[in-house]
This record gives sequence, C-alpha cells and structure tokens, in this order.
Amino acid sequence: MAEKSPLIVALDFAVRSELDSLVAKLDPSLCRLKVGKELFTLFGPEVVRDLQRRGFEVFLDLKFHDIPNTTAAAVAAAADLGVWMVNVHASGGRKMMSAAKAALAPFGKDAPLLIAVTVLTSMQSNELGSIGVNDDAVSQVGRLAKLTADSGLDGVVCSAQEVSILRDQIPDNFLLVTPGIRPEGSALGDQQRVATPSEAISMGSDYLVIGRPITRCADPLAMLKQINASLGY
Ligand SMILES: O=c1ccn([C@@H]2O[C@H](COP(=O)(O)O)[C@@H](O)[C@H]2O)c(=O)[nH]1
Repeated sequence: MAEKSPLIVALDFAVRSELDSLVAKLDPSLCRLKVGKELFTLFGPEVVRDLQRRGFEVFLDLKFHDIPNTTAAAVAAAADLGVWMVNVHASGGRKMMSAAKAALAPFGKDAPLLIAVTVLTSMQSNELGSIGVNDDAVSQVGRLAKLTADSGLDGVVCSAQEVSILRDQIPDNFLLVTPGIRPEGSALGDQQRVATPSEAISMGSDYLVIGRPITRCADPLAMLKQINASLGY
C-alpha cells in the first residue's frame, strides 16, 4: 500500500470564499487537490500557488487538447508552476502526447506526472457512436491507454470499471487515475461509469478523484477521513 492516501479532492468552485473555507479544513496528509477548468479560469495560476503554499500537491486538470506545439507549451507552463500532475486528452494523438512528454524533459526529476484522459466518466458506451467511436467504453479506453503508454506518458484517466481489464494490457507502473467515484448513498450527478472508493481500490486504481461527495457534503473533513479510513489510511 502507498504511504499517502490515494484520494485527490476535486475543487470545483465558483466562489472563492467557499473554496477557502473548504481548504482551511483540509490537511495535505489527508489528500491531494485537483484544480480544474472552472477554478483555473476564474482565479488563474495564483490559486495553484496558494494551495502549494499550504503544502498541497496539485493535479492541474486542464485536459489540454490542441496541436502538438500548443499542447507542449501548455504542459511546460504547468511544469513551471510546479504542479504534481497535469493532463492532456489522449484523443489528441501520439504526436501531441509525445510533444507534451518531450516538453517536460528540461524539468528532469521535478517534472510533473503527465497523464491522458481516455473516455470521460460521464459517458456511457451507447453515446460513443455519436462521436464516431463504434466500440464500447472498455475497448476505447484500452485503445487510448495503449496509445498513451506508447507515447511515453505516466498514466491515464479512466473509470474504475475499466481498471482490472486495463491492468493486463499496460505496463505495471502505468498510473490509473479514476474519477466517477461515489461512496454508497452519494448522488451520481452527471457521472455514469462509477464505483465506490473500495471497489476502485480493489480493482487496482492508483488514485481516486472525488469532488462533490466530499466538497458538497455537510462535513467534508469527516467524509474525507471516513473514506480514507475505509481504504486503510
Ligand atoms: O473522465 C473524467 C475526467 C475528469 N473528471 C473530473 O473529476 C472530477 C469529478 O468530480 P465529481 O464531483 O466527483 O463528479 C471533476 O472535476 C471532473 O472534471 C471526471 O469526472 N471524469
């Protein structure tokens, strides 16, 4: 078992005071934090620096998806910011992902982990045809995970439902980061391919991304501690 909790709390907030009030209750020994598109668009890199000053490792979840030159520059900018993890969309292709990985070479051991999003956890297999994918989610995730590994990245974002199948297809140290985590009794919201924290860990997820079930519950700290305890942390 890893020494530190595998939980990454997704900070999806529009109101700065609500963010600050939650973060003040958390502790870097309990979780890492994820800054996504909403928070970064509203508050910019300073919000990342603020979380880092408080001792948190930050996953910058901006899911870059652009031509190789632009994506590589964006990933290098994230590395300059000192984030722990950053991501791109695997559907940007091999050239884009390889360029992003190459852009991290100058950062050496200080480079962030670079992972790629496969199929969003808000999508079901039956929606993939509408975006030109004539396969189910498991097959498409497997295809994009292999492409990501071949492009030299550190791992993928997928749902916990694909993890046990993926483990047979990818290198041992390839990271599987799984959102769509819902503790028993939590509302699914827009998530479709879901698992409980214990299911995700027992299937082999390395990191669990959890937002609303923690951030929108009456006592976020108690919920975070309860999930950690259920996983043995
Ligand atoms: O496939 C994906 C990729 C990213 N996410 C992000 O994870 C969190 C999940 O938040 P919840 O409130 O627990 O649903 C959110 O920030 C997404 O942008 C994802 O859900 N699925």
